[in-house]
Parts: sequence; structure tokens; C-alpha cells
Amino acid sequence: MEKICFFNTKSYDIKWFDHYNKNYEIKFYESRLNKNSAILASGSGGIISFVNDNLDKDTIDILYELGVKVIALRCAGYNHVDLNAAKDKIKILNVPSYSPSSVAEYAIGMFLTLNRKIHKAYTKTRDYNFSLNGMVGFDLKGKTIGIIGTGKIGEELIEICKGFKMNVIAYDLFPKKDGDIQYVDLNTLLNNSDIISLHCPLTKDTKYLINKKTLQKIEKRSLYN
Ligand SMILES: NC(=O)c1ccc[n+]([C@@H]2O[C@H](COP(=O)([O-])OP(=O)(O)OC[C@H]3O[C@@H](n4cnc5c(N)ncnc54)[C@H](O)[C@@H]3O)[C@@H](O)[C@H]2O)c1
Ligand SMILES: O=C(O)[C@H](O)[C@H](O)COP(=O)(O)O
Repeated sequence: MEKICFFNTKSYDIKWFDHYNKNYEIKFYESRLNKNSAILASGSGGIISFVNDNLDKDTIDILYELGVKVIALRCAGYNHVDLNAAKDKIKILNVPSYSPSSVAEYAIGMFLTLNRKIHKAYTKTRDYNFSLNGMVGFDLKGKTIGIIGTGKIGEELIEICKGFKMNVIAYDLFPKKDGDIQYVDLNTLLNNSDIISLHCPLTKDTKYLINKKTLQKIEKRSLYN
């Protein structure tokens, strides 16, 4: 039976993955994957790893020497993987659609919390402080949200924002040709959005996409991912 080494295991992972042990021999390890723990993959044809594992060149070289042929990521993002080191040696798989509606809904949850200061209200009211001072937010209705990255998560978020009767503008390196998304350039988005939401992968282009200069432009606005 094919052996698979499962790194960075949480209790909920075992709940969802253990039944595959009928067809595979999955070994669950709590250790994060890095060059020191990679040896645990001895004898495994494949490994399963998480978003905060370290798949740098050293780790990938060790896994290759051990005979690992496939690395399956339990995440959509792969910015933590040295793809060049893996090229022609180990196949890398990611989750192509990582619960986009959950992530979009969570992003809305974070924004509502930030805007209406729900996290602060929770602690204040426990101390019998019901003052509205410093607690006032604004209506989403009629406000403009600028969405950077209109992939699976971005698209879900656009639909939710329409439900709030917001204006939606978007920026993406690869705008969708079909559909009714109103694309603008990045500067226009930064200058015209009341809210900005980032839903793009971490790459050399998106790292520091929001920086000191752009933050000055959006000084009074909210920013979240
Ligand atoms: N926190 C979480 O639980 C969680 C879950 C899933 C995904 N993610 C992160 O969210 C990201 C997006 O996920 P997705 O499923 O929507 O991916 P996706 O591939 O469907 O969409 C990403 C979009 O970003 C665009 N993009 C790429 N580079 C860009 C750039 N430089 N400027 C503007 N747009 C750019 C792409 O063209 C694409 O449309 C993932 O890469 C991952 O890092 C986080
Ligand atoms: O890139 C991704 O898919 C996510 O960032 C990552 O996997 C988050 O996973 P969570 O902590 O939501 O399980």
C-alpha cells in the first residue's frame, strides 16, 4: 500500500483524512515540515503539507532524495514552495478551490467587525459601558468597495457586496472577459474605494502592493483581507 506522510496534523485533519487509510497508509505527524523534519517522509511516495510548512530548496532536496514524488498542499497558496527546486523532480498539487465562499464570508465578517467595532463593543458592554462614543461606523449601502483579485474568492465577495447594495470596482492582472465586473486600474481603485479588499496570491508583484505610498492615498479608508 502507498505510504503518505501527513505533516502539521491538527485533530480536525485526522477527522477528515483518516478514512482514506483504507486505500493508503497515511502517517500523521504533528511536526511542521522543514529540512529537519523532512526525514519523517522516509518510505513515503507522497506527502501532505500545510500553508505554514517550509518547502524551501533544502527541504525539497531532502524529500527528493527520500523518493517523494508528490507534495499535496492543503491550501490554495503556494508562495511558501520553492517551485524551481521542485521542477522536474517532485509534482506540487494545491487546492484549486479552497472554500471561496467561506473566505469571502469571513472577509465580510472582518469588515463588519472593523466598521461597527463589534470586537470593542463586546468587551465594553461586558463592563456595562454602553456609550456609543468612538463606536460609530458607516453604512455599506452606496459605498464603493475595490476588490483586488477577482478569482474564486473575489467573485464570491462581489456577489455578497451587491447584496449590501455597494458599488463594486475591481483590479486584476487578468480581467475576466465575460461577466459584468467593472474593472479599473490599480490607481483608480485606490483613489475611489471606501473599502479595499485583497484576494490575490502572494507573489513578487503583490508583495507590498499596499505600501507606505498607497497607504497615504487611502489614509482615511479601511483596508482588510
Ligand atoms: N486565508 C484563507 O483561508 C485562504 C483560503 C484560500 C485562499 N487564500 C489566499 O487567497 C488567494 C486567492 O484565492 P482564490 O481561490 O481566489 O485564487 P484564484 O487563483 O481563483 O484568484 C486569484 C486572482 O488573483 C489575480 N492576481 C494574480 N496576481 C495579481 C496581481 N499582481 N494583481 C492583481 N490580481 C492578481 C489572478 O489573476 C486571479 O484572478 C490564494 O492565493 C491564497 O493565498 C486564503
Ligand atoms: O492558502 C490557503 O489556502 C489558505 O491561506 C490556508 O490554507 C488557510 O487555511 P485555514 O487556516 O483557513 O485552514
